[in-house]
Amino acid sequence: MSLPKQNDPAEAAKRAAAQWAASQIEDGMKVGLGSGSTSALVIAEVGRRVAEGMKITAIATSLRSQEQAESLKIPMSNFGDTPRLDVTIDGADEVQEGTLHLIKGHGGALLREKIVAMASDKLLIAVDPSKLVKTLGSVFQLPVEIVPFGWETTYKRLSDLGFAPEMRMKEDGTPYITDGQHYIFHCALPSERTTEGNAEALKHTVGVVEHGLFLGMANRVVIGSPDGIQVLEANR
Ligand SMILES: O=C(CO)[C@H](O)[C@H](O)COP(=O)(O)O
Repeated sequence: MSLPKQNDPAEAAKRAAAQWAASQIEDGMKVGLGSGSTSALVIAEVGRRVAEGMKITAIATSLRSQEQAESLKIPMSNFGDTPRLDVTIDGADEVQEGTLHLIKGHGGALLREKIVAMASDKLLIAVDPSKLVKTLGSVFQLPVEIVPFGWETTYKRLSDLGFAPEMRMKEDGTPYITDGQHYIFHCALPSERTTEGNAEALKHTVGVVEHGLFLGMANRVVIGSPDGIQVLEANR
């Protein structure tokens, strides 16, 4: 993951959010490390604090984040040795104002991100202001992770349910493969169902491994800007 440029306002916003999020980690904590460019900034800051003597144990949400954390000598664990985490810090593609429901997964890591978030006492999301939306799906399509075997039949079922799936492709024209060796479909969110209804319909579709709707999971969202940060707290 290349780290953002220093003098770009959007990147300054990510950096401010990432710095504050990383500052919430305390000595002795067990920490989930997210994926994407904002999380890469968080991991860099966590690495700096570990080099200064902070003692933590971490689990990463992607192979890329794992590699970055290892390169910074952040002590890494697994769910056999560390079944619960105090906090996970991650990015998001969309954050719904008010509910703090999320769309995640445009970095291709939604499955591990959800597994790590579910094993965490708190989920802290770090974003720049462009990620705030009134309606989920208004900027980004929803990533949905799919078993490659029989994907054509899963595609048909999701089409029939109104999700208008599109296979995520790599630049070389072959399907994108996740860390878990699955495909990703980018899906629309049909407005005839509620967000919760769409999440349920996806979960009950055979061949779907997981979807990128993170509903009721974020405890706090920190929004960075070049001038500072704003923290939104969930009512739960
Ligand atoms: O969900 C994710 C990866 O699967 C990322 O957190 C999300 O895509 C945000 O990335 P970025 O911080 O680069 O905007």
